[in-house]
Amino acid sequence: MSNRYSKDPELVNFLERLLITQLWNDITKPPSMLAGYSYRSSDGSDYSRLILYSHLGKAGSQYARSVPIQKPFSKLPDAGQIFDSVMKRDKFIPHGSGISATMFYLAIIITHDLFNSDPLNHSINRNSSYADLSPLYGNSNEEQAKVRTGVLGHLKPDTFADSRMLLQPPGVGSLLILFSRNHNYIADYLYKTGKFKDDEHLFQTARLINCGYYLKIILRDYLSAILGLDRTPSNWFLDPTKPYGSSLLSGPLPTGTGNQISIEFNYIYRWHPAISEADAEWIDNEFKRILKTDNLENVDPNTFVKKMSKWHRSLPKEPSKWTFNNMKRDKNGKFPDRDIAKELIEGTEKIAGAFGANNIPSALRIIEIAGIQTARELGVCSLNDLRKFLNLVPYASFEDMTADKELATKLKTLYGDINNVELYPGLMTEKTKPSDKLGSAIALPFTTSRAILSDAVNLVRNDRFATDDLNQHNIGYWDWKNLELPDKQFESRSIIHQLILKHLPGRYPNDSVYALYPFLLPTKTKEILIQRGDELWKSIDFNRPRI
Ligand code: HEM
Ligand SMILES: [Ca+2]
Repeated sequence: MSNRYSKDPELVNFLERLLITQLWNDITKPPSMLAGYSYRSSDGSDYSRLILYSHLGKAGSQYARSVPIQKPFSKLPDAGQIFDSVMKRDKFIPHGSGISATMFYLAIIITHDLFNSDPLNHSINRNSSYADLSPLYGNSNEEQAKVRTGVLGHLKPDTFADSRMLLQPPGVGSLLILFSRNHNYIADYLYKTGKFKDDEHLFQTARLINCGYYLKIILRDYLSAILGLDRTPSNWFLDPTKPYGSSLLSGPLPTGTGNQISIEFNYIYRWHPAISEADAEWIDNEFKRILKTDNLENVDPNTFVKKMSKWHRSLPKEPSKWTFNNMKRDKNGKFPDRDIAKELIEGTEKIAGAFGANNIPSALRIIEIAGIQTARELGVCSLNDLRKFLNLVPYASFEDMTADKELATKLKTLYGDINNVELYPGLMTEKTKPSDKLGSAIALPFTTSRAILSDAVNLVRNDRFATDDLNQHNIGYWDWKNLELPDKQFESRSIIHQLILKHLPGRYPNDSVYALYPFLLPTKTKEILIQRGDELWKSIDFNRPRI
């Protein structure tokens, strides 16, 4: 250092500090990875790299609360009245962007991965607070053991752990079975490398990779459909797992610090208006069959919970024996590829419902009422409280909350004061983003569209197994191109076709729109691909696969 600088001790001190700060920041504190192998636990414990926080988001934890109630609610309306007046579907309102039911089948897998409220204590979430395929792998050692064969790292054929999936439209179980098959495909591949000797090592490595695919599909297909990115030829997608190291202006953006799902997120992600017309009818029939009644409106919440628990208890103890939609397993325990493909293809042809008021199927009335009442018991904030928390301007009036005058009047009759509007009924009735637009193709309600991204980024980035520990060593040097078909001719950001084409072989042509873009109606995909101005649409087969 020249004399001129050494004569200015303050400047020297400042420069030294910059240098030391940068060098200090080079090393992650506490460490982000440990030597040896690191795998996901069965219950989501130890997903945070911070030892002190190792219980964060573990199955059986209490929901976190993000927002305190700022202003006490005054007299609240009857939950049944709220549902009947502003939430109930009278006439199906189709989604304005051509989004398919199949996209919401993945959404249902995600929500059943993140949320599993204990019916006896609604403040408890029985699942891990991470996107780690809990519906497939279970939420405890006990559940996990039931779906494993104990040899070669395999899951039992076409088996998943969460019996709630059996009560969803059959496309949901069908999609989950592709992830079940994917696990075994990965385990077989790893075994053939000769580097893996025991069941546990194979199973855990295959799970880590399979959860990696699931996350990639969520970011590259699901989130892209939500944002409407297929409207541009760019392959960009939003990736919350990306490392952002330190710069002179800011420290590194941490990863793997752990996550605990909030109760607000549970309500933000109840997207029941999106249920398609056919699926609403399906669930209506299922509930009538299980509850043994023709009149769902007369069932009270306690009877509903009791009869549902009884139904779950009546299932075979072995998840590998479960079935749904009357599908029959073959002698090896597998469902026919044709049946699985049929549900996913039909899902791609069913238009989802639009978000916004008066579009929740009436079969869910009892669930919605219970949900509103539970929010009151748990002290969930108001719609405006959540808006303030997110630095959004609170709604000043009912007319500000919705442009629909009739709806504003109904809400005013129910709630009196705009600050009295509860979170869940508020999210279900506030104005929605315009459909068919780049950036918001899913046309969510305004507050939901902002809030969901914060929750999603946190739960993904704060999972060490979706970031630092999804490293080459832990995944056994797995090549992510292994699922790509050799003759693939499409350079695109999406990858869900890999799962569909690999695990339903021969059912779809490789260039089928049903495999490449299952989350939009095929007619819609054609329209937006033509509009975006490149030639891709010409190489896609838009016909329904002949399964
Ligand atoms: C036909 C389709 C659907 C059916 C039959 C259905 C059924 C149900 C039922 C029965 C519950 C109450 C569970 C309980 O209180 O224990 C529930 C809760 C919930 N649903 Fe749905 N749902 C459907 C679609 C969706 C969709 C598309 C989403 C979002 C993408 C969604 C998100 C949620 C969430 C987050 C909860 C709260 C879960 C919990 O607290 O454990 N559902 N749904
Ligand atoms: Ca989970």
